[in-house]
Amino acid sequence: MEKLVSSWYKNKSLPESYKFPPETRPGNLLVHTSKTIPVIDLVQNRADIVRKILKSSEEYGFFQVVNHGVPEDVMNGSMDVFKEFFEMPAEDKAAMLHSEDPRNRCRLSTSSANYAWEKVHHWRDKLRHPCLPLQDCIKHWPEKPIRYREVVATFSTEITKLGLRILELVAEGLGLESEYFEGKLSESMMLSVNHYPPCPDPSLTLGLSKHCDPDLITILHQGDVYGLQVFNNGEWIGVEPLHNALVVNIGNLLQIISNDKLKSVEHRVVTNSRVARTTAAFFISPSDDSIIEPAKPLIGDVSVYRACEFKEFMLHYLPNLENNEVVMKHFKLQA
Ligand SMILES: O=C(O)CCC(=O)C(=O)O
Ligand SMILES: [Fe+2]
Repeated sequence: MEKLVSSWYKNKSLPESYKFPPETRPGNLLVHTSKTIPVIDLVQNRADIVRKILKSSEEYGFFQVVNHGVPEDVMNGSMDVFKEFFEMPAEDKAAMLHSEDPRNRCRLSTSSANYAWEKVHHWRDKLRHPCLPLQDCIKHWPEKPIRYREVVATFSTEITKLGLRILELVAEGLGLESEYFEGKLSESMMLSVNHYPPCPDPSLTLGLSKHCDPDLITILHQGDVYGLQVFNNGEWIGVEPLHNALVVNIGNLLQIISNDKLKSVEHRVVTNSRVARTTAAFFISPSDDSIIEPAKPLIGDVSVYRACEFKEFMLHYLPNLENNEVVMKHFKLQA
């Protein structure tokens, strides 16, 4: 089993296996700071919120929300336990590294899901576990730090509520019934806690290479350290960390259901040499057997995509995750 970056990175130079080829490495880390994704205040006139969410989802595939209702102490408390988790001694974390039990659905890993066959490794460690239904999942969550289960359960319950609220606003904006995404379509929520230690050469490597998320929406708490970049109009733009804001992005499945009206946009993570960056991404997804297809009222003259089960989507997504065009083309009706 591969070793976590956080257990060996200190006083090391960047290993060859982490150096991306020139065309995909970030190189110059300066990106447009004048351009960034929209920030939407969720306490304002509902029609304005809906309009802004739709516009941002069409143009950027991304937006940030403020006044979102998730209490500040819950957000901060969770970030503290996530950081504490990655600061624990390697032995404490190792217990979770080698689980042979497929039902042990809490996984600690490094780089991407493709570590064994990827050409270049990513400067990232990741703790991943499902969050719904909470009562079934929580017993598989880390037992250390001792506050982990209690604090993360509260955070996850708040994010579930916010996610459903955002999906309801999206449904309204698309002209679908408000409950369109309720039930099986949003039954599952996976949490990825990403940890990007300080990196000896951020210009040569990535914390996470470009990808789209294979879900409906992702809600990300990116903390106070910069690193997330979004591809927009042929260039990378940085997502400014705003205290207490949450970043929301449209996943591949919402692009399909909206018949290409909303965009699932490629994003990546750059590292820095000064401080560790810890982020929490909640992926809201359907049950495995849910049918994913353009919503009937949005088809008009042309359905861009064929119907597929979510598990079929995932089977095709995983081996192609760095090439979103290939992923989406497989489900398109016209080549
Ligand atoms: O850590 C971040 O800023 C983004 C993480 C992300 O894109 C992902 O986990 O899919
Ligand atoms: Fe992502």
